[in-house]
Amino acid sequence: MANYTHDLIVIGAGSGGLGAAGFGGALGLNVALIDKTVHDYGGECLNYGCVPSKALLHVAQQFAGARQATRFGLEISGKADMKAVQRYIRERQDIIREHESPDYLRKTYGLDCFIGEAMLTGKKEVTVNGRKLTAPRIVLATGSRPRHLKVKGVEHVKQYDNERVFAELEELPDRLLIVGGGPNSCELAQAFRRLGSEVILLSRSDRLLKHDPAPAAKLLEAKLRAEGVDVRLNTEIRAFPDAHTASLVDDGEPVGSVSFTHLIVAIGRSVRTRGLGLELAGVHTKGDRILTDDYYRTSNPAILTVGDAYGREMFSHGAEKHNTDVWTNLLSPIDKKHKLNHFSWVTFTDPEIATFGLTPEQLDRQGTKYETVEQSFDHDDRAVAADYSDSLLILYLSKPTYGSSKVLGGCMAAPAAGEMIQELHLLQQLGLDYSKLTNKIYAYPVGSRINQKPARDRDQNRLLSPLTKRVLRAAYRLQNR
Ligand SMILES: Cc1cc2nc3c(=O)[nH]c(=O)nc-3n(C[C@H](O)[C@H](O)[C@H](O)COP(=O)(O)OP(=O)(O)OC[C@H]3O[C@@H](n4cnc5c(N)ncnc54)[C@H](O)[C@@H]3O)c2cc1C
Ligand SMILES: NC(=O)c1ccc[n+]([C@@H]2O[C@H](COP(=O)([O-])OP(=O)(O)OC[C@H]3O[C@@H](n4cnc5c(N)ncnc54)[C@H](O)[C@@H]3O)[C@@H](O)[C@H]2O)c1
Repeated sequence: MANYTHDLIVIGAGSGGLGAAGFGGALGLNVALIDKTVHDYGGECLNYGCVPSKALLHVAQQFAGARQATRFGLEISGKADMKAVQRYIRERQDIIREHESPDYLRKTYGLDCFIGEAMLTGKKEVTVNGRKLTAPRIVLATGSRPRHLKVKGVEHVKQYDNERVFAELEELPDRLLIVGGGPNSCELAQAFRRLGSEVILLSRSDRLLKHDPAPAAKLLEAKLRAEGVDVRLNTEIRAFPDAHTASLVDDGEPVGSVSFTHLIVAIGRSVRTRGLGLELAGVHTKGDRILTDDYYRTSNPAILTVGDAYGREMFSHGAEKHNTDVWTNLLSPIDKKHKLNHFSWVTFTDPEIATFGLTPEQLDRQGTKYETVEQSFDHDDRAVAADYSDSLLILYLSKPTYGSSKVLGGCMAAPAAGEMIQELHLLQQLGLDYSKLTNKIYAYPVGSRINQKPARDRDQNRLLSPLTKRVLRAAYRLQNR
C-alpha cells in the first residue's frame, strides 16, 4: 500500500462500478470510485436503462388494464401525458438515486468518491481532475454506449437512443418508428403503443429476441401485433429522404417507405473504448471491444473489466456476476473462470420472456443430451381465470437416469414469468432433480403451479403403467379387505 494512493481504483459508478467498489469498501479497503458527474452515479441502469424503462412499462401497464376494462363497462378516452409519465419515472429514479449517490457511498462504504472524467495515465495510474491516483488493481466499469444508424440522410433526423428517450422526450410521439428487435425495442414498442402512439417496429432479423427461444419470441410478436404494433422483420432502413420518412429494404430490395414523427434507435451497444487512455496503460482493443480473457483481465493484468465493459452479457445482473467472480479472484490464489451456466434474463414486456440456465446452443456445444418439454397454459386454472392461457413454458431436461431428470434450462413466456421461473432456476443452479417439484403443494391457484405440471405428468405416466397399476390394485385389495 505504501507506494499507492489507494488499494483499488474503480472507474465508472454504474452497476459494475458500484458493486466492485462497494465490496472493497465493505472490507475496509481504501477504494477510489470515479464517475463523470454526480448524476452519472448509478450509471445506465438507473439513469437511462433498467429503472426508467421498467417505470415506463409500469405506467403503460395501467393504460392496458384500463383498456381491457372497457369490456366490462369502463369508459375511457385520451392518451398519456408524456410530461406526467416522465415526472413519475424521475420520481422513482430519485428514490433509488439516494442509495447510489457519492455522499451515501462515502458515508456507508467509506469510498473515496471522485467527480470528474478519469483517464488511465500509466499501468497502475489514473488521472482525475489533474490528480494522480495509483493502485495495484484498477477496475474499468466504464460501460457501453448506444449504437446509431449511419445511413444516407440520417443527419437530418433526430435519433432518440435510450438516453435521449429518458432525458429529452417530453411529448408522446404520434407515429413512432423503432429500429431494432432486441429487448430494448420490444419493451419500448409495447410501452409507447399502450400509452397511445402509433408504433412501427422494424428489425433486420427474421424474428424478435434472437437470444430467446423462437416459440417464446413468436408469442410476444403476436401480442405486439394484436395490440396494434406494426412489426416489420427482415427490414432495414436504406436512407432518410427527409426528416420524417425512411425508405426501407428487405434483403437489399426496396420495399417502400414509412413516415414517422419520432425515431427511436435500439440496435445494440458498443463498449466504451475512447477517451479512457487505454493505450497509455497497455490495454489493447479490437474494434469496439476491450480485449479481455476469461478471468476479466485486460492485456494489462493489473487492469480488470466488469459490466458492459467486459463486452459479454450486458445486463445489470451480468455486472453483479462479474463482480462476484472478480472479487473471488482478487481474494484467492485460484482464479475463477467466467462461465455462463447459471445465468438468466428477462424482457419485461407483456408477456414477459424469461430465459434461464443453459440454452440449446450451450447444451449442443458441450455435447449434453437433453429433451425439450413444451408446456402450454391451456388447462392451467389461473391462466384461464386471468386470461393468459396463450402462454408457454419450455424446459430442457437431462435424459432420465433411473427415472430422474435434471432441469438444465428453459424459458417462460407469460405475465410475471420473470418471477415464476425462479424456483426452476434454483433447481438448475443447485443441480437438483426436477421431480423435487412433484410433491410440492402449491397454494391454489398460484401461476407457478405450471412449473410442476410436466413433472407430475411424467411421474404419473411412470407410476400408472399397466404393471404398476396391477400391483397397486392388488396392494389396495390386500390392505382393505
Ligand atoms: C433501455 C435499457 C434497458 C435495460 N434494462 C435492463 C434490465 O431490465 N435488466 C438488466 O439487467 N439490464 C438492463 N439493461 C442493461 C443494463 O442497463 C446495463 O447492462 C448496465 O447498466 C451496465 O452497467 P455498467 O456499470 O457496466 O455500465 P454503466 O451503467 O454504463 O456505467 C458506466 C459508467 O462509467 C462512467 N464512465 C465512463 N467513462 C468514464 C470516465 N472516463 N471517467 C469517469 N467515468 C466514466 C459513465 O459515466 C457511467 O456512469 C438495460 C439497458 C438499456 C439500454
Ligand atoms: N430487460 C432487459 O434485461 C433489457 C432491456 C433492454 C436492454 N437490455 C440490454 O441492453 C443492451 C441493448 O439492447 P438492444 O435491444 O438495443 O440490443 P440487442 O443487441 O439485444 O438487439 C439489437 C437488435 O437490433 C437489430 N438491428 C441491429 N442493427 C439494425 C439495423 N441497422 N436495422 C434494423 N435492425 C437492426 C438486431 O437484429 C437486433 O434484433 C442489450 O445487451 C440488452 O440485453 C436489457
